[in-house]
Amino acid sequence: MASAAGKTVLYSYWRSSCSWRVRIALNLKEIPYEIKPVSLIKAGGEQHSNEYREVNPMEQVPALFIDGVTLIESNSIMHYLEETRTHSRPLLPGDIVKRAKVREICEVITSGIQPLQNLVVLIHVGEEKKNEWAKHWINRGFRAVEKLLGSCAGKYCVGDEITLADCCLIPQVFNARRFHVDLRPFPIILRIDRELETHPAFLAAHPSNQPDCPPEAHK
Ligand SMILES: O=C(O)/C=C\C(=O)CC(=O)CC(=O)O
Repeated sequence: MASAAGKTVLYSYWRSSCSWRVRIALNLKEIPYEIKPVSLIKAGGEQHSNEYREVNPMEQVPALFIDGVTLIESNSIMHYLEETRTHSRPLLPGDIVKRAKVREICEVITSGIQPLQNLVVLIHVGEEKKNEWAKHWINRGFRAVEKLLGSCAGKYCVGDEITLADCCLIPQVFNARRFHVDLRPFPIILRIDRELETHPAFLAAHPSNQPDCPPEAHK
């Protein structure tokens, strides 16, 4: 759908897993968008500026300007894309139980894992403890995700079609590696990650392919 209300703009940070989820969904839905980088680290974080607080009062990325409105929170943004772009590839299954399973995995990751290892939390936990802290919560959450996937995964998280659950899982696997989580106890998670690492929509959304990725962080 061409937006009469101007270009679609994603406020994003290259290695923010929440921005990354939305980039994948936009790519899968083939929605053209511009990236407006928000540095979470420059000068204490551009997300805390007065200007950006007007965009997102939570002072976080992502935010998406689309169809003349600004939306925040990756889950609600992804659902908006799904509900408005009905002619492009569906990211929720038709089957009601499978839909519930997709939402379950999304929520475990977006409420039960990522917020515990988010930048504001790690700053609060402190430099000395932050890596151990992030590792602990990702490990705990991944044990649940692996168990859930045991009964609903096919080629991807839920069955054989890519869904919003995959948009959430892949960025979280990147964070797990960043905090040196041993992924060997999670063979289903690892298999899905391998399956999707070369998918064009996932590849284009990868942190190392973002305009604000620092040169030293390129793969
Ligand atoms: O160290 C930095 O570069 C700053 C921030 C991030 O990576 C993003 C996060 O806060 C965690 C996340 O997206 O899960």
